[in-house]
Formats: sequence, structure tokens, C-alpha cells
Amino acid sequence: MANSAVKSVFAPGLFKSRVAIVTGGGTGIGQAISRELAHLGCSVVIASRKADRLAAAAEKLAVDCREGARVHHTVCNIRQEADVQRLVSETLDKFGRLDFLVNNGGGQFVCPASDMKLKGWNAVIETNLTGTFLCIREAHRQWMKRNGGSIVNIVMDAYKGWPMFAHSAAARSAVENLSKTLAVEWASDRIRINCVAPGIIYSETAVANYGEQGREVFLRSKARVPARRFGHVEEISAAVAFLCSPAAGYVTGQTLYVDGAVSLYRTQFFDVPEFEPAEGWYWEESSKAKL
Ligand SMILES: CCCCCCCCCCC/C=C/C(=O)SCCNC(=O)CCNC(=O)[C@H](O)C(C)(C)COP(=O)(O)OP(=O)(O)OC[C@H]1O[C@@H](n2cnc3c(N)ncnc32)[C@H](O)[C@@H]1OP(=O)(O)O
Ligand SMILES: NC(=O)C1=CN([C@@H]2O[C@H](COP(=O)(O)OP(=O)(O)OC[C@H]3O[C@@H](n4cnc5c(N)ncnc54)[C@H](OP(=O)(O)O)[C@@H]3O)[C@@H](O)[C@H]2O)C=CC1
Repeated sequence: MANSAVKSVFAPGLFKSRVAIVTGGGTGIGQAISRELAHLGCSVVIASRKADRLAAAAEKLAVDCREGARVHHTVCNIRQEADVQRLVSETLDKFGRLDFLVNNGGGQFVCPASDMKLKGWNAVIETNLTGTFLCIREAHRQWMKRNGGSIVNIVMDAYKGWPMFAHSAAARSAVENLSKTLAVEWASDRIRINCVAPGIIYSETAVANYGEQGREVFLRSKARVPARRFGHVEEISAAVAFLCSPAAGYVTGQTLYVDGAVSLYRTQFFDVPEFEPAEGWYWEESSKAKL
């Protein structure tokens, strides 16, 4: 057996004979999730837009597979309904079942809300909300309605809002609400659906997405994380493995924050600029704030 770097805290063979789709499974967080699932015996289909990244990741993943797990990669833009329909049918043709759907593919760009073009807003909403919905709907229609399953959506730490990320924060909060709705609507189909909200997780592709300035802003933001460090992709994959596992059999409709408490502290990146505040509402001069 070839050497794999994967170390999981979960029991070997936990997901033997199971099958998962991981969107965005070729890079960063999605790759770690795929590797851990494969190492636990789960066959994995990784899907995203860029064929070269997928092929390279699939080669790496082959080394991580245990207990008869296999890896398949396929190009899929989750914004395209036909692509998503094919992703699910191809998975079923290849592996005959679908136990886990991990909606990890997504992203955004940094932009003040007021400057955002409709095309850019739509690109991010269609990727993070509509794309996630299409994958969920198709998994349900083609398999999970009759066979049950577990769905995990990777969202964002949007609890306090995200200046400069209005599009993505709105989309991710919508996915959280969609997950609550479907946890109830599909409980009788034996489907569990949860979200994982990563804090600031280091990966080369995540940092590169924001260019040179991004590296700088990432570094500055460390001081705003109570844990005083960035998260690792492995810390997200462990959370996903837990939510897919029988140990989470009674967990559904929830969001697990894996964020070193950053969501409870200050905004991650952008401060409110200095400005002349409003007068506020008071009846008498004596009650006006003097400090
Ligand atoms: C000042 C620097 C601050 C740095 C801050 C660092 C923040 C760190 C955040 C830490 C938390 C991490 C969160 C993460 O999610 S990391 C994951 C990163 N990975 C990705 O985001 C995945 C890749 N991203 C994308 O694929 C795209 O962002 C997108 C989701 C939009 C995909 O869209 P598509 O490929 O269709 O997009 P296009 O490039 O064709 O653009 C479509 C229109 O979108 C508008 N747009 C795109 N980029 C920008 C931009 N940089 N600024 C403003 N507007 C943008 C634009 O209207 C595009 O159309 P046009 O070009 O025709 O106008
Ligand atoms: N890193 C972090 O700190 C945080 C990350 N997240 C979220 O976690 C997820 C993974 O991010 P991370 O690994 O860090 O960054 P990456 O940029 O490495 O991952 C984004 C993945 O999404 C895929 N993707 C993007 N658009 C589409 C699409 N239209 N169809 C299919 N796949 C798509 C990309 O593949 P391709 O380009 O080949 O399509 C890529 O594999 C993302 O949703 C991200 O927003 C959330 C909070 C914090």
C-alpha cells in the first residue's frame, strides 16, 4: 500500500463502501475533505470547473484510498443545471449509490456593496446559493429521497455580517436557512443536512484568490482571531467527517463553526472607518451622552 499523509481521528473503514460527492474537491478544503473520506474507505467523486486541477488531485487521492475506495473526477460547473444533473447520474452509474454530498465549491471576490455590478452579484449568488441548491436538489431527486443520506454545506462565518463580502455573506446565510428548512422537510426521507462555517483557513489557493494584497490582509487578520492562528484544512475535514458519521446521527439543521472563535470577536478584515456619528434620540439635554 502506498504511503498516504492522511491521519484521521476516525476509525479506519468507517465509511467503507460509502460514496460521496465533494464539489471543489480538487483544492484546499475540498481536497482535504476528499482525502480524509477516501482514507476512511469512502469512494469520492470530485467535481469542479478546472479539469487540470481535478486530475492532479485525483492522482494524489488515489494514494489515500483505503478499504476498496475509488476516486473519480469530473468537470462540473455547479451553476449549470445540466452539469449538476450529469454529476449525480455519473456518480450513480459509476458507484451505484450516493451517501454523502459535500457542497464545498464556492467563492467570491472582495468588493464594496455599492460598487458591485449585477453580473458580479449574480455570479456569486449563482455559485454559492443556486449551485448548492442544484446539487442538493439533484442528490435528493436521483438518490437520497429513496435512500437517505447526509449533506454538508461549507458556508462562511457570516454571523456578524461581512463588510466587502455582501454577496457571499448573503448567499451563505441563505444556505444555512435552506439547510434548516430541508432538515425538517426531508427528515422523513432520513436525510440529515448540516453546515460547517470555517473561520480563516489557510490554503495556497484561498490566499491566491485575493492576490498580493490578500496575503497581507490575511496576515493582519490573525490578531483578530482569539485562537491567534489560522485554521488548517484538516480541521474542516474532521468536522465534515464527524457530520457524515453515525456519531452525528441526531445532528441536523445545524451550523458548526470551526473558527477559533473569530465569529464571536471583531469583524475579520474590515473596520468601520472614522466618521461623525448621528445625534441619536433623546428627550432632554440632560440625558444626552456626555462621554
Ligand atoms: C483588498 C484585499 C482584501 C483581501 C481579503 C482577504 C479575504 C480573506 C477571506 C478569508 C476567508 C476566505 C474565504 C474564502 O472563501 S477563500 C476561497 C477563495 N476561492 C474562491 O473564491 C474561488 C474562486 N472564485 C471565483 O471563482 C469567483 O470569485 C466567482 C465566485 C465570482 C466566480 O465567478 P466567474 O468565474 O463567473 O467570475 P468572473 O471572473 O467571470 O466574473 C464575473 C463578474 O464578477 C465580477 N467580479 C469578478 N471579480 C471581481 C473583482 N475582483 N472585483 C469586482 N468585481 C469582480 C465582475 O462583474 C465580473 O464580470 P465582468 O468582469 O464582466 O464585469
Ligand atoms: N479558506 C477559508 O478561509 C474559507 C473558505 N470558505 C469556503 O470554503 C470553500 C472552499 O474554499 P477553499 O478551499 O479555501 O478555497 P479554494 O479556492 O481552494 O476552493 C474553492 C473551490 O470551489 C471550486 N469552485 C468555484 N466555483 C465553482 C463552480 N462554479 N462550480 C464548481 N466548483 C467551483 C473551485 O474549483 P474550480 O476553480 O476548478 O471550479 C475550488 O476547488 C469555498 O466555498 C470557500 O468560499 C469559507 C470560509 C473561509
